[in-house]
Parts: sequence; structure tokens; C-alpha cells
Amino acid sequence: MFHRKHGVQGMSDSDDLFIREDPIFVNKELLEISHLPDEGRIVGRDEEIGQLANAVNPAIFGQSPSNVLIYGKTGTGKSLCAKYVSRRLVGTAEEEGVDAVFAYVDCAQDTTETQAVQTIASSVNTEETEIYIPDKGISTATYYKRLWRILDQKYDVTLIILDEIDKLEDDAILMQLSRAGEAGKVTDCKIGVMGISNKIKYKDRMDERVKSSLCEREFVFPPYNAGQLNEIMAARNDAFRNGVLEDAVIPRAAALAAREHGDARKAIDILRYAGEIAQAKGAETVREEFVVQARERAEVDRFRELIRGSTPHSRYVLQALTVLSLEHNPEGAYSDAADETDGFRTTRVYDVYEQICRQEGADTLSLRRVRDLLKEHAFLDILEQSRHSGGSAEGSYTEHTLLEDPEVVRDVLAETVS
Ligand SMILES: Nc1ncnc2c1ncn2[C@@H]1O[C@H](COP(=O)(O)OP(=O)(O)OP(=O)(O)O)[C@@H](O)[C@H]1O
Repeated sequence: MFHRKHGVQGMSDSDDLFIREDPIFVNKELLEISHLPDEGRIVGRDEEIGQLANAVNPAIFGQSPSNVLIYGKTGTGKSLCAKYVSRRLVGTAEEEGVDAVFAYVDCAQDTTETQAVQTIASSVNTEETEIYIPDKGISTATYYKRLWRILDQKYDVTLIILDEIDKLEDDAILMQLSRAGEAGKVTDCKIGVMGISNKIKYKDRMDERVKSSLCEREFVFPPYNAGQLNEIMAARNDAFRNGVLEDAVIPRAAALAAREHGDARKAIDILRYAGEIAQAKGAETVREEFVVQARERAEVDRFRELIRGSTPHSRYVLQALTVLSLEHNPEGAYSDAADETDGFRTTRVYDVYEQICRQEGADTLSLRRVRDLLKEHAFLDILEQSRHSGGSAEGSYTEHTLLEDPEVVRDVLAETVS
């Protein structure tokens, strides 16, 4: 009986179990982070795009492009501009009769040399080469051999984008890529590397030889201001149905994102989440009040993304500061205003860090290394550092204040415990 009734209902032409038309979004892909906008939608990066293009320009004549390193805080358009310039370069080179290709590697995903070389080889390979690149099961050396053969056989120029290059376990692949030509492994194809990092000190860790060959040109992308974030979002407002997005939403989201980090990813996330909140509430329009809730969600996501693939010690250091912040400001007492919480001196953070290492059964890093890790977190606005003068007896010292909500940090760190 039930089946029959259900069947009849299912067959009627007005089954309202599913929503057939999204009432809020009409083209939601525009708000997906992986979406690569067209030129008209890239805002405030003309200069950076021009400089990058200039660095790789020789490639369109089949000559060696400069190797570049792009630095900047998260969400400043580094990956976007690198991919955009590479895509245009391949098109222009083709018009000039030069076979060009680019490969994109997310080094937070492909952290080992083998994974990275496999990704490059499989992304530039085509059926014509009749070379097989298995997902796994062959040695790193064999992946390289096959990669060099593909490059020689098919291309005049190859650009390799290594995003989050600092997440690579070591410099081995950089060494190989930078020396492929001179070592005679690849004779007919020029290789250019675009490294991307949000660790401003990354270069200091590089092997000297790799550094001199890979850092021919360096660019630093600044954070966006509210006006630019406004434009970036406005250029994608056709993700929403006509008339659904209330006028105050984008300016509010832009103001929030600019005040905190100038991060376009976060701004776009806020906009998408505000739409999803409207959907979930069955609201007819996306209202300004949804932006505040959306921001909280975007903040958690942003933090999760920031520490994705970070080293255990980088997380222990953060955990130490979080423990101190929570002790100082017990559950629920945290306020958004960072200046209401006191900072903690490096030595205090280090003491707690040592305890955490003991619990985790890990050896401790030196105080100097921990200081560097704290600096890296400060660059990404996870924490803030302030210098204090302790008087003649004490000398000056640094204090660290967590800028993220310590409860969010604690929860996200707990998810990623190895
Ligand atoms: N100038 C811009 N115009 C339009 N969209 C932008 C712009 N800059 C960034 N975006 C968008 O913001 C998001 C984040 O940008 P992107 O991934 O390039 O940042 P990133 O600097 O590489 O950050 P991360 O270091 O976290 O990887 C993407 O969806 C991108 O399309």
C-alpha cells in the first residue's frame, strides 16, 4: 500500500521533495575557490601580472623563462596570477609556433619528491607520447626519466608552478628541475619554475645552489584593501540570481575581510556562505546580517587552510600559545579584540612547547627555530608580535598574542593531530 502511494506521488509532475531551481545561486561555480576567473574579473593585479609575464616572456620564443618566486599572504592572488599568466603564455607561444605547456603542483598535497614529479609528468603527458605514467609503483628516478622523455618529445617550453613550495619535504625536486638542462637530461625543452609561498623566510632554508637558480626574480603580492575586495566580489555577483543579493552584503563582507587580512579567498568564502545561509533559512534574499555568521565559518576554514600540511612543530608552537591563551582567558571569555588579551613571552611559549613535545614523544627544536616558527605565524596574522623594553636589567623581549579565536585554533589543531 505504502509503495503504491509513494510510487504515485513520485510520478506526479509536481514532486516537491526536491528543489528544482536554486532560489539563491544561478552560477555558484564563480564562488568556488578553484574557479579561475577571466581577465575582466581579476582585480588590482595588473602590475603583478605584467611583471610575471615579463619574467616568463622569453618562453614564447622557445627560450628559457626566468625562474620566479612569488611571496605574499594567503588569498592575495598568487596562485590565480601564476596560473593565469601561464595559461596566456601557452596560448601566445602556440601562436608563435612554440609548443608550451604548464603543470600545476599543490605541494601541500604532493609533499614528497616522488609525488611531485609524478604529478608533473602525468599532467604534461599526452597519449601521443605512448609513455605511461602510473599513479605509483615505479621509482622516483624512473618518473624523472619518463618526464624528461615527455618534455623532449613534445615541448619546447614547460612552466612548472609549485604552489606552497615550502611544504615540500626537501629541495630534491628543485635541484632536479633547475639542473635538468645543464645536466643534459632534457635537451630540447626549456623549463621554468614558478614557486609560490606564504612563508616570507622560505628562501633562507633553500640550498644555496637551488636558491641562486630558482630565485632569479621575486615578487611580493600585497594584501587587498576594502575597495579591491569589493570589486573582486562585485565581479562575481552574477553567481547569484538577479535581485537576490542585498546591496549592503558585498560592502560589509569587503570591510570585514579587509580589516582582518585583505584575503580575497576569505571574502569570496564569506559571500558564498552568506548565500548558503540564506538558502538554509529559506530566505528570499541574502541579507547583511548573514554576513556576520558567514564570516565566522570563513574564519574557521581560513585557519584550517593555513595550517594544512604544516609541520608538527609549527603546530606544537601554535598549540603552546593557544594553551596559554586559554588558561589566561578561560572558555567563553575570549573576545574578538586581540588587545584585550595579554601577550606571552617567547620563553613562556617555549616552556609549554617543550611540554607538548614531551607528550608527543618528539624532540624539541631550538629556541631560535621556535622563534622563527612564531614569526611565520605572525606573518600570516595568526598571531601578533610586539617588542617590549624590560628596562636595563632585563633587556628587550617579544610578546606573542594569538589573533585567532583560541577555541577555534584548539579545535582545528585537534582535528589535525597526526
Ligand atoms: N585579484 C583578484 N581578482 C579576482 N579574484 C581573486 C583575485 N585575487 C584572488 N582572487 C580569488 O581569491 C581566491 C584566492 O586566491 P589565490 O588562491 O590566488 O590566493 P593565494 O595568494 O594563492 O593564496 P594561498 O597562499 O592561500 O594559496 C581565489 O578564488 C581567487 O580566484
